[in-house]
Amino acid sequence: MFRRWAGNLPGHYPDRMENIAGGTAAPGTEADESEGGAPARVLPVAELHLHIEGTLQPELIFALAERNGITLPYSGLEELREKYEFTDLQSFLDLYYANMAVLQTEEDFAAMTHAYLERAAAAGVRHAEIMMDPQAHLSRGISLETCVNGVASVLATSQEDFGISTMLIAAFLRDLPEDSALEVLDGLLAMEAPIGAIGLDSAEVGNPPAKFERLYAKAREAGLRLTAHAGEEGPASYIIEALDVLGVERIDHGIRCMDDPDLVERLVAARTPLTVCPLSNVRLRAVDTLADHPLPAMLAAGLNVSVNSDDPAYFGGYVDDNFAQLKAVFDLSDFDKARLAANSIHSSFASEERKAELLEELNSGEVAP
Ligand SMILES: Nc1ncnc2[nH]cnc12
Ligand SMILES: [Zn+2]
Repeated sequence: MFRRWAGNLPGHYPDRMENIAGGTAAPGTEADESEGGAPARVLPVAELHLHIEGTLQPELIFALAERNGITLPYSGLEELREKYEFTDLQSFLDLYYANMAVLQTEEDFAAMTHAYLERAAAAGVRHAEIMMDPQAHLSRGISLETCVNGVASVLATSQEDFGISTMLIAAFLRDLPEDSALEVLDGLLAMEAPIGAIGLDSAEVGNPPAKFERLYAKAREAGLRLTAHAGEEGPASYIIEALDVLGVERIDHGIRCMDDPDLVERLVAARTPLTVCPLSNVRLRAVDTLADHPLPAMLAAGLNVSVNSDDPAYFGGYVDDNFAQLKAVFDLSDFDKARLAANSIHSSFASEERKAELLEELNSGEVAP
C-alpha cells in the first residue's frame, strides 16, 4: 500500500534546482494534488538537525521521572507546558538542560530515541542525523557509556525497525571550555563510540566557532564529518568562521547569512548545506513570526537549505509539522517541497548508495505509508 507523492520531482538536481531558483517555470509546479482530493502524501526527507534530548515529550519526562524516583519542579503536564514560552535561545536551553535530569539509565536514553524514531517515521523521515550532548549528561554524573550506548542501541536497528537510516553526531557545548570538549572527544574515540560526526551547539553569542579550532582538527583527523550551529542568534561572521577556521561541511541554522550578501553568494556557489529549523526560529524569537522567516528568500537566492525540527518536543512540531506550517504560510509548491527534500538527502552524510535509494524513493512518487 503506497501513497503517492507528486511525480514532478527534481530528478536532474541541481540543474532544475537552479532553473527554479532563477525563477524559470519548471514542469510539475502545478497545484498541489491534495487540494483536488487526492490522499495526503508523506514527503520522504532526511532530518539533519535534531537534538535527541529535544525530543523528550512532557509525557515521557513525567514517565521517566516516576520510573527513576525523581521529583520534578512542576505539579503536572500543564505546569510543565506553561514553561514552553521562550524569549530567546538561553531561556529554552535552561529548560532543555533541566529536563534532562530524568535521563538516568541506558533504557531511558533508548526509550527517548525509540519515541523519536517512531514519530519521525510517520513524519516521512527516511534518514536521520541525530545530535546528542554528552557533556550535558557527564556534568550530571551520567557516564558516556550510558548515554551513548542507550541511544546507539536503538539506532543500530533503526533501518529494520523504522525504515530510517541513522548517524549519531556528538555535539559539543560551546559555552564550555574547549578542553572539556577535547576530553570528551578523547573518551568517545577511546570507547569507539558509533559516532559519524561532531557538532557544536548551546549558547552561541559570545562563543564563536574559532574557540573550537583544535577540537575540529582532532575530529577531522579521526575521520569524523563536521557540522556546527552558526548564525542562529549569532552574526553572519560566525558562519564564515565555522567554514574557514573549523572547516565544517554543513551549517546548522545559518539564517543570519541573509545579513551578508557576499556570504550568500559564497554559500550558493559552494552549495553549502544550511539545516534550517523554521518553527525553532519562531519559538526562540530569532524571527517574529513564521511569515517573517527568511526560508523563501533563501530558496529564491539559490541556497542549499533543508527543513528540520531541531527540538520538536519544545518547538511545536516535527519535520512534517514544519512543512505543513510553511505550506500554510508561504503556499510552498510541491516542487519547492520536493526541492527541500532533495536538498536534505544530498546534504546528508549518508553513503552514496543510501542517498541514491532515498532520491529514487523521492522521484518515484511512491512513499510507504
Ligand atoms: N536550537 C539550538 N541551538 C543551540 N543549541 C541547541 N541545543 C539544542 N537546541 C539548540
Ligand atoms: Zn540545533
